[in-house]
Amino acid sequence: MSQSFKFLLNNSDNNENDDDDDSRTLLNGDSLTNATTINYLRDEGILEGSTVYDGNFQEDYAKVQVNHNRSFSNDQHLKTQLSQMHYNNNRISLNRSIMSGLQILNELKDENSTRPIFYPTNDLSNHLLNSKKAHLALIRKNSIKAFSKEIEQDNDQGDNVNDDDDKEDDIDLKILKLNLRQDSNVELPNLDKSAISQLLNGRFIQVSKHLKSLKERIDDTSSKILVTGDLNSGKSTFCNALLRRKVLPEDQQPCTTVFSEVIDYKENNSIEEVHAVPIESTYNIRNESTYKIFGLKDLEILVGECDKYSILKVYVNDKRSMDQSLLRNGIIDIAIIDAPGLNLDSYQTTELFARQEEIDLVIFVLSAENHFTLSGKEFISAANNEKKLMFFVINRFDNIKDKIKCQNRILDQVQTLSPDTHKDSREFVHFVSSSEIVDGLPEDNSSDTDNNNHNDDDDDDDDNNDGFTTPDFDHLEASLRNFILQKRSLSKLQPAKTYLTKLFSDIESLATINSKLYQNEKLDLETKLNAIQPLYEKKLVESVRLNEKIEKLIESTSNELYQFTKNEILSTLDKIGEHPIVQFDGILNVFQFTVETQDAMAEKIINSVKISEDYAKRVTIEQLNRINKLGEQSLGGAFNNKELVFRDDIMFTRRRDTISRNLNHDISIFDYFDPSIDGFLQFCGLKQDLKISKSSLEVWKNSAYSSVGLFAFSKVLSANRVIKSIFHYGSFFSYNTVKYIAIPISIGATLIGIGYLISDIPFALSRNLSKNYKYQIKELDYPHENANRISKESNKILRYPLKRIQNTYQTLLDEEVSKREKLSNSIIASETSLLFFNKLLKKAVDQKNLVESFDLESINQID
Ligand SMILES: Nc1nc2c(ncn2[C@@H]2O[C@H](COP(=O)(O)OP(=O)(O)OP(=O)(O)O)[C@@H](O)[C@H]2O)c(=O)[nH]1
Repeated sequence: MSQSFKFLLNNSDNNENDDDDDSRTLLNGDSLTNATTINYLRDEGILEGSTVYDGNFQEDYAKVQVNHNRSFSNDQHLKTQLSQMHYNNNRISLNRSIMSGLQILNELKDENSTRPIFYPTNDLSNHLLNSKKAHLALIRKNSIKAFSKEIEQDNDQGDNVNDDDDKEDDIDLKILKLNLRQDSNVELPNLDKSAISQLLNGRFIQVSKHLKSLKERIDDTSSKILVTGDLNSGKSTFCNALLRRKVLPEDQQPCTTVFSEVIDYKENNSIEEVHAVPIESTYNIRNESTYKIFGLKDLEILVGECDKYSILKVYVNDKRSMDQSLLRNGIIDIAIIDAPGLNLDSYQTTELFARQEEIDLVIFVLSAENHFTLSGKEFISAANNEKKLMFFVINRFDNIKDKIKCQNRILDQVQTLSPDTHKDSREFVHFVSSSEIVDGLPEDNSSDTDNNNHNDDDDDDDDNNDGFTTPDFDHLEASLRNFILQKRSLSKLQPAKTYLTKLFSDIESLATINSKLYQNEKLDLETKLNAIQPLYEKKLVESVRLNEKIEKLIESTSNELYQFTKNEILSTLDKIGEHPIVQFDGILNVFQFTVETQDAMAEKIINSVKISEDYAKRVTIEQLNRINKLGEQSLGGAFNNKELVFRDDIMFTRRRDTISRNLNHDISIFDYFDPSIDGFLQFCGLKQDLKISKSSLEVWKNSAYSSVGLFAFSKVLSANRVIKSIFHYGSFFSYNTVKYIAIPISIGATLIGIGYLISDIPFALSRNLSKNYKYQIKELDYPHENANRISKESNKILRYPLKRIQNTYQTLLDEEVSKREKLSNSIIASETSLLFFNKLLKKAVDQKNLVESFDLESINQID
């Protein structure tokens, strides 16, 4: 016992004399600075002023001023005070945890909407227990469990690599368990991620609602007891036995189909009556339009009118003394709800499931002759989520011959269904005979209007009717009173604590499994990203190298074609003037010869371009194939060049003969003459021109003979002889001789010159024309233009496959980049989720530990 507590007790002892003072008890002491007043309100069952109690017990103990109007002893009083403080302390702490639970659920809902939370679906316990298929589901679940055990055994003999994974998924959620609708033909494992995520969000909303109702329940000063069980198990009889009045109708046939909530008549201005609340109406005692008023004797009919009423509020006067009556216990308001039989029909059963959320204590009534039915088990299983402790009343025990055997059988079943209850079965499992209590009571007629008002508390003790009782029933009542009134902290707050513990435990499980999942996912994604990075870089380097290689190839091809074309044109230009390229048919046809020579020369030049183009075509095709091969080698199947059909026939289709139009073809007389010593000497036969071909000689002869004729030729020959004679007979030279031969020599020389000039016309014209064209063509930059054109066209063609290769590489690189981006984004998302679940895990564990640390029982053990 703490020092403060002793101090309080001492003080209370010292103030024994004040005990008779009903108004208030003041605890004096030096330490009572800043003392505040706390009033105990019997009707509220709380300490006024202590609802905001938020922490330090020891300080607050010293500040307590107690006001009560009951005749408790100081010790009892203090015990009640401490119990109440302890209760409020726990209540406030639970309230805070409920708020944290709501906040966590909201966060989970948001996370689930953004990134669906992983929910383990291989647990067959997800089947709705309260469903038509529940029996089948249970059988399947059990058979699967048995099957899993067999597999586990097999695995134990082999390797156990996946053991951890199996354990991870093998989580048994209690509160966050997903239930499919009863009429649904789909099984949870068959649903896709988004459907499960939606279901989960729905569950978060339901649980949030439940948490709010839990909060309301623990803030509510009254306690609600639900009496439930199978049809005809004697629930109504048991309620009547508790009240020691035949208030609720009993029948051998199932008769209760409407919930009957039995409340102390003081709540209704001390008038005994029934307020029947129509379906869809929300009950408000102050608003008579929300219910219909009946007398207690009408209950016989009303309990069967489930199509009209959702609940019957039954206000009764329990005339027994406060230490015997449950309803009038002098501490808190209690309502006893008699529920329809569990296996009545699905609507009532569902209602019952929903209703159990708003009650504090469940009393499950089982007929001793029967076993727990499936509906009963389903209900207990659902209630277990928050009611760690519930009362089991095994009724009609008088009908049992072998009582020990029956007790053992039922206790065994309780152990499986509610282990915590079984641990303290003496307190929570009772074998009674309600009819034995009720049978001794007179028929109830206290609902007569004459007897309705019992306002005076002082009358209570006079009118009390404690009725017949049995030790078993006595013990049951004592346990009930102890649990509800003395261990109120336990009965009222335990459901919230159990629910919160299970909820935080579920959140912990979900957070753990998701955290592991995202951790693995993150590692997996990072491995993938790391593997992608070098591949990307390799591809990038590959693409750059291939690009460079092909670029070089294209450039060198272009250069080669440029040089080839330029050389071809220039060498053609060089050659075309070397000798006549058309036949010279004499001086008379000189004009025709001129035109033909011009055309032939232009043709030769154009032909040189054509030769270059043909060459360029061949080279381009070769290089094209080479580039395609390089692309295939590097890119494999990804490189698709099938669509690119190369048509060499349309290559260089641009007109090339524009050159003849651009050249100046004007001819002057001088173009026909181009005398030279060599030419003359050759003409004279003094020098052999090795370059002159036979055909040239032919041309030369034709032109000479046709122009000058034989005369000139003979003269030339005689002149030849004269010259030779001069050299031979030098002694005969004299003035007269010279005079005599000068004239004919001059004439001969002239004639020879003329002959030479005429004979040289085709050569001179060719030379002059070629010089002229060469000059013009160079001026027009024709070789460069064509070389440029051809090389550029080839360059352009070769760039198509290069472009294709570049595009293919780009696509591959883009794919890698987008993969990388996707992976990076997924990693960020995984990290975010991982962070979220790690934080959530910490919060859930902290909250779970906190809630588990709430000690709801210790104050009851003080004495
Ligand atoms: N022998 C014996 N009969 C009992 C006992 N308790 C109830 N009965 C009888 O069992 C029958 C059903 O009792 P009820 O109290 O109407 O049962 P119930 O569970 O409220 O029935 P419904 O709610 O209508 O399903 C009545 O005939 C009672 O007399 C008991 O302890 N012993």
